Amino acid sequence: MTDKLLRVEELYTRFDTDRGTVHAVDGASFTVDRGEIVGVLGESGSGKSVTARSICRLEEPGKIGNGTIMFDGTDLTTASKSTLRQIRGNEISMVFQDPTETLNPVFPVGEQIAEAVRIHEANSRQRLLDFLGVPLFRDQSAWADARDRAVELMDQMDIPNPESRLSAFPHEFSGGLRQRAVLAIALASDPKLLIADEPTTALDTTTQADILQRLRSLRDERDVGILLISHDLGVVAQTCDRVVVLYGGQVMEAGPVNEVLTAPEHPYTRMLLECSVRNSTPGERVQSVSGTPSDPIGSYEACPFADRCRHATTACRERYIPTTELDSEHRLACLEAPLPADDASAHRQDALTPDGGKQDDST
Ligand SMILES: Nc1ncnc2c1ncn2[C@@H]1O[C@H](COP(=O)(O)OP(=O)(O)OP(=O)(O)O)[C@@H](O)[C@H]1O
Ligand code: NI
Repeated sequence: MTDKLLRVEELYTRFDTDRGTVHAVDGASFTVDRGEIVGVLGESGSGKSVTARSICRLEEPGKIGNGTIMFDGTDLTTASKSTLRQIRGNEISMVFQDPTETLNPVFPVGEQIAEAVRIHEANSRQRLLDFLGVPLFRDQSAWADARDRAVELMDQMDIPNPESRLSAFPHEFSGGLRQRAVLAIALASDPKLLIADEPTTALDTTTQADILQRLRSLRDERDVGILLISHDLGVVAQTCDRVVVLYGGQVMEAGPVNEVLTAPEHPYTRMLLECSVRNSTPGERVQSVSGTPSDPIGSYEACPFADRCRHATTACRERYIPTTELDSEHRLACLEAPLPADDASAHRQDALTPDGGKQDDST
């Protein structure tokens, strides 16, 4: 059996704050393989971004307390700073929701992409030269090559007229084009793993669909493994092969998208699905998920979802919930599963948002 590209096992990341310790990631385990897109789905505050940052070892001021992050044979939790630097920006690239986290407003976009190409090439050349004991010298043609490669990358990301856009500045790009440029930078190093944290959240639906399509072609054409962080069930359903449903920093349910999102077994996944269906009904008032995520202060020696779940029993609040495997791919952490199949509404109706209780359901 070949090992997975990324294997996160029992990961704990916490923040020590004035209010106490925030257990942002609380024992999460999942994998991402080459050529697959794995979604991390959950409401705001469920620990998605901290999980993503922890994998890149950018968790500060958080601290990884326990767990392993095996990436292509290296445990990133114990790797040296220089190994991490080497892996980040070469083998692992990250894309954030906000392109301004990546793009510098005072340099032309094309130059920034070319720079990413050059850094990557200098890195691989430097490794060879280090090995041979020869110092790196700059050759003139390197820049021209990097520019050519930048044009190519922009073209691959469907940025129209890349040649003429090379010298344009970020503010001259639309939001969608900026995010494409960020993807081009992320791909300049030919990464094995791409971590994308809500990459399309700020974009309109058409642009969003285009970018998600780009991610799928990266998976298919370059065999890249992709971890796609999203709070949007539709995005995950459209794009991912497998999904990890996160709540309170714990994996509630994980498995193939077509199983988990069509026949969810965990009350939390069912609730997400139900809210998503409701929110997309035309004319109906958009309603947020009932209840609010519990305060992640204090580690969960219980199910983090128990207070919002109408199936919860005393046992759910008293002990750590073990993970059960429905089959080799599909697993969940719920003491009450299997739930009745026709029980569409898994969450407590009385836990609705303040004005939600006054809703008239008779229409
Ligand atoms: N620097 C920090 N200091 C203290 N707590 C933090 C810090 N960063 C994140 N947290 C906490 O960790 C928990 C998980 O946050 P995270 O950003 O991972 O959520 P998320 O699932 O990405 O949410 P969103 O969808 O809003 O981006 C939250 O309770 C958050 O308040
Ligand atoms: Ni986030």
